[in-house]
Amino acid sequence: MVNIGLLGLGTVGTGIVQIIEDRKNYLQKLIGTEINISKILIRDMNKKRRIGIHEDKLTTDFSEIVGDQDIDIIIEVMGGLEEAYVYIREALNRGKHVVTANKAVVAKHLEELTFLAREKNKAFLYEASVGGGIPIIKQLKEQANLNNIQEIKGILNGTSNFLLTKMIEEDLDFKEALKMSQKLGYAEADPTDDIEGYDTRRKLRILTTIGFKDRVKEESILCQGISSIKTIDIQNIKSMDCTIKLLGTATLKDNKYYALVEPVIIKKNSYFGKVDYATNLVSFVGNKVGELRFYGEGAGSFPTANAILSDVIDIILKNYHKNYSLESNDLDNINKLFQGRYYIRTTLENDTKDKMIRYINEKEITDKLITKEKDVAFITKKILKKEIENIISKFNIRTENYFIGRLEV
Ligand SMILES: NC(=O)C1=CN([C@@H]2O[C@H](COP(=O)(O)OP(=O)(O)OC[C@H]3O[C@@H](n4cnc5c(N)ncnc54)[C@H](OP(=O)(O)O)[C@@H]3O)[C@@H](O)[C@H]2O)C=CC1
Ligand SMILES: N[C@@H](CC=O)C(=O)O
Repeated sequence: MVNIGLLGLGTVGTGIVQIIEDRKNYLQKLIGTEINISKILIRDMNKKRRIGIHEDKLTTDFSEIVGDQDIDIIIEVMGGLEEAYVYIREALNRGKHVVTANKAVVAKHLEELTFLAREKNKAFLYEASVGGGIPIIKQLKEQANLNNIQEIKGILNGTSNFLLTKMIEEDLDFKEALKMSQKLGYAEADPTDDIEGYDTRRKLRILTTIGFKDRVKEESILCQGISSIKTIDIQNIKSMDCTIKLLGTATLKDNKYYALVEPVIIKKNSYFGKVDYATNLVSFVGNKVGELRFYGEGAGSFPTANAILSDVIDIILKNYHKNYSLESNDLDNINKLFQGRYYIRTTLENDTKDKMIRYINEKEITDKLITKEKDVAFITKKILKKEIENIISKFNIRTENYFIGRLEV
């Protein structure tokens, strides 16, 4: 019997218990032994659970799990940063394999935890931390051994994609759509991470570190979210026969790379434009294999639990990558030089609005201006992203009073 200590019994933890229950007999035949969740860490003993669990299995004391000699694998699906990190580190130190869905922890401590696991000859696997149910990490590790990875691109956050799709396709308002995604279990405990792009940035940091073989830090990725998008933006985007997606994009050429998270306006019938609701699409380009695309449910109970259990089975069957590179190749980050055509909408009082219009006309930044009462929207020529920051700071525009999307059309 393989005993598992499960940290967390929320959206993902519950899915894990259910899949193991559903597939019990099949898995037993496949791996020749039973997978048993022997203990589960939770916060609140009195909480009503979606599934029936024997009370004896539940604990609020992590030491009961990590100190249990019979537990071989610890699955961390409790979320948060500090406590989860401390528990994962302790589990590895005590000789347990660890599987996690926690992108916050993986993004912050990927190298340290991977090297600790190697030192202890244990696995530290995190397939579920990027792309929910999509098997991307394993593939990328494999392909990065055979290829120079030149580009990684993805719709990597289910919540924001769900939100944008609801706004575009069903004319729903931002707050309403966010509530729905929280109810469906896609959003993080604090949805700021989803809508401000931080979750996408963490996932891109993980993918680029593996793919580009460099320690790409979260701070090296420019990040802009979707929280200030308004109905007027949706109308403008639709009038261009386009849709909008929060994309993470990184390209590497001659040891120089860009890495950005930003809303991108694309044609509805393009490959990324067709990815709707909580689905994710991740693509990467290798110099030998060309472009590979991975599409599927990017969040939610079963898809994420599925990715966790793929890692668990790989551990049991000793079928996981141990020696993929996490080197530091000292690549140059050239985000400052990034150029693009941008859609910019500002909502300003008349005085500032007029001054800004004069400024962008003088500087010949735009050839298309759309004004509607306080809202001024324009499409820039190809400019440095930095120039947009200059406009925002020159006119002291508050975060909630502008929205920016890059055009990829
Ligand atoms: N939801 C999704 O679609 C996806 C989530 N993830 C990641 O998976 C992880 C879990 O997400 P999700 O299942 O949605 O989270 P939930 O908030 O639904 O569940 C968290 C669970 O962990 C328990 N928990 C939280 N903090 C503690 C603590 N300090 N001590 C003991 N138990 C604790 C909670 O206990 P209690 O029930 O008693 O409150 C709860 O059972 C996160 O890292 C998330 O980023 C990754 C991909 C997709
Ligand atoms: N909140 C995340 C959950 C999965 O990683 C998302 O919406 O993608």
